[in-house]
Amino acid sequence: MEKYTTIEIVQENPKSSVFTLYLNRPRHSNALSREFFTEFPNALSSLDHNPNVAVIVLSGKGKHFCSGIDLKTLASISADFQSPSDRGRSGEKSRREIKFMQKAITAIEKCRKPVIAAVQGVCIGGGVDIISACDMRFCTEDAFFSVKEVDLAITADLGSLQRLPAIVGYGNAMELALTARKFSGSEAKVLGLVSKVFGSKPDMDEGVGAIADGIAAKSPLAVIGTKAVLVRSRDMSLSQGLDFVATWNSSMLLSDDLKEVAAASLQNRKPSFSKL
Ligand SMILES: CC/C=C\C=C\CC(=O)SCCNC(=O)CCNC(=O)[C@H](O)C(C)(C)COP(=O)(O)OP(=O)(O)OC[C@H]1O[C@@H](n2cnc3c(N)ncnc32)[C@H](O)[C@@H]1OP(=O)(O)O
Repeated sequence: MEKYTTIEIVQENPKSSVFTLYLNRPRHSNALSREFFTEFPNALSSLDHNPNVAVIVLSGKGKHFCSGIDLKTLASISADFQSPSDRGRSGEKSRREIKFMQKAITAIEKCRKPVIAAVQGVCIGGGVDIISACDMRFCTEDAFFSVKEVDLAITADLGSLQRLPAIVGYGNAMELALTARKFSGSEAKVLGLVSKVFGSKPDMDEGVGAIADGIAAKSPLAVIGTKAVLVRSRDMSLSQGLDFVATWNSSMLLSDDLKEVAAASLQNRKPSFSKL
């Protein structure tokens, strides 16, 4: 397993194809430093290419899931952007930096395998950007959330404003982003941001692990197809989405997984699929 400074990949159970990707700067409340934006997409890419991995759980080490952008990183980026001589070049450099950070978050959607966020404690700013790009979200009772950027005089630019409306609805996304107010795990459930609120972190780890194991036992082709079609369809018209899934399934329906499901059903056993 590769070594990272801001994250850690753990296979909690050697028999399971569920891997956990931890945000791993607990002494800094898992704030997102510049290194994170290089390491995170690299880690996701290595998990995506690893045939032993079926599902990824994204979790935070320590008390909090993620306290957003590291404030020291933010200060240094903002200082770097100030070019005394040429405001055009300085603006172009800022744009490149923002695109670089966006790419790291979008890597979650680009990963073929499902990424499930498990949130405890704080999830604010860049933390919301991250979970908005995840495929499913869960949290503990003590979790709280904030689309915090406006309070730092920033227009959120790493994906929350683009992804949240499809998750919580346009009106709720607008209200949360304009007020930056804190909201609880139970409100996140009512809004549809999370699928379930667990009483404690151990309960969440167990519950999310069971959900992830359930997905990992299914046909990997059907799972990656479902993610690819749902993610792409979000940004397409209905007819484009239907065309996309027809093209997708015109090759994927030829897989051995269909035959295995039929055989398993006739033999009254659980199906078993080969890795991707
Ligand atoms: C180009 C722009 C791209 C992206 C922009 C994204 C915008 C955002 O992400 S907005 C959100 C920014 N984050 C914050 O404003 C969080 C500030 N921190 C807090 O509010 C609190 O620390 C807390 C996260 C609520 C946690 O509180 P608590 O449980 O009481 O712990 P603390 O003692 O406060 O924190 C422990 C330790 O972590 C350090 N820390 C926390 N957050 C950050 C951070 N974002 N950046 C850097 N460091 C952080 C905190 O300073 C403490 O460190 P000590 O050394 O122990 O002081």
